[in-house]
Amino acid sequence: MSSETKEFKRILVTGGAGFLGSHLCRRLVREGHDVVCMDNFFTSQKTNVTDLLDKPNFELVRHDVTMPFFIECDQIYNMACPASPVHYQFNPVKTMKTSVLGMMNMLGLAKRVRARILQASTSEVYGDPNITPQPESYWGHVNCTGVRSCYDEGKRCAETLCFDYHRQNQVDVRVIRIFNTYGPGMHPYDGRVVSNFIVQALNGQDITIYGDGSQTRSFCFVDDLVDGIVRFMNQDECIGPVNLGNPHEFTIKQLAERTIQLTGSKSKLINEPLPHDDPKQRRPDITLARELLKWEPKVQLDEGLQKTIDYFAHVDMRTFKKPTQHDAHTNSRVDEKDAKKRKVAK
Ligand SMILES: O=c1ccn([C@@H]2O[C@H](COP(=O)(O)OP(=O)(O)O[C@H]3OC[C@@H](O)[C@H](O)[C@H]3O)[C@@H](O)[C@H]2O)c(=O)[nH]1
Repeated sequence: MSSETKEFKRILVTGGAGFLGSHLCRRLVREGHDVVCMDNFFTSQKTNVTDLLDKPNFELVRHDVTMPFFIECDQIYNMACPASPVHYQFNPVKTMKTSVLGMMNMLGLAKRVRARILQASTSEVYGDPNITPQPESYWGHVNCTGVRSCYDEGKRCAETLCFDYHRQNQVDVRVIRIFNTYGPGMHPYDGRVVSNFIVQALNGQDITIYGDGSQTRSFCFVDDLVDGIVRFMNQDECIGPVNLGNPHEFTIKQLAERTIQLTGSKSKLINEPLPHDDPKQRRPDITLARELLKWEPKVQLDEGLQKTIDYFAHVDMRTFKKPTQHDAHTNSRVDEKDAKKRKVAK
């Protein structure tokens, strides 16, 4: 038993069938906790947790976090929200509701049953940052009227709710800011860069670099991230926010080249338009996580990419449905036409 698991708890994981949620459920079930996984299966599927369905300490509930939900529990991990730009921009009003109403419902539940609640916030609260790396003390550079705002501002509002419930009602909150994460278990139609590039490379399709590929991201392997999440939930010193991510920064072009090399693919690199408000650089300052949690990402990009490539090489694409048409991020062009037509101030 790991040191953070001194007693078995009943734990609710919202978005528990999603990419991060399912890895987290697996870890908590393995540690012996009684895990209730709640999901509406918009961008996830039941098959993500098939291996857990026959475990006596795992329960799967189809439910949308925007609707109230009541259960006795000791801890809540609020992981529910589409996280890929093509999916969260598909129905932006619903995305905002998921972050805001979902957070209110879960904080209300935490208050009522006196559970500790962890919010999965995001590096997107920093927007298109003008300092690098980004420490938790940075207030961000976020557009509140753009196509990404439904996610960025929804997550910012969810953080505000956490801190207000804490100040006003003494709810025991924890807030983490998750930077780009990847690994086995990603949906092949996720639409984010790592899964897109690997699936394209394995299928010999063109690798779609948005813009010139000079924008940067720092990619954290999922096992490292889940370890950081559980450590943070189970410490009493700090409620957050705390950044969790791998501080090694790469350009998107470098990621494409690494993927080609590791897959041995003959795919060509092609350039497509850069989506609106796409952050130019992103890299976490993880000083706080290092000191507080004695945590450090262990898996570096080549090793993590290889594991993810091995996973994608064996997935049966017939068992996955495409959650959306993956074209929502191109609506910046509609946005521009609208701006001309209706004189939306830029
Ligand atoms: O096929 C693709 C997909 C994406 N990209 C680019 O790759 C970069 C990363 O894009 P992704 O869609 O993977 O993710 P983003 O970094 O834009 O957003 C993510 O940020 C952190 C999280 O909270 C969320 O998971 C998500 O919003 C962007 O610059 C994007 O334009 C490509 O060049 N080609």
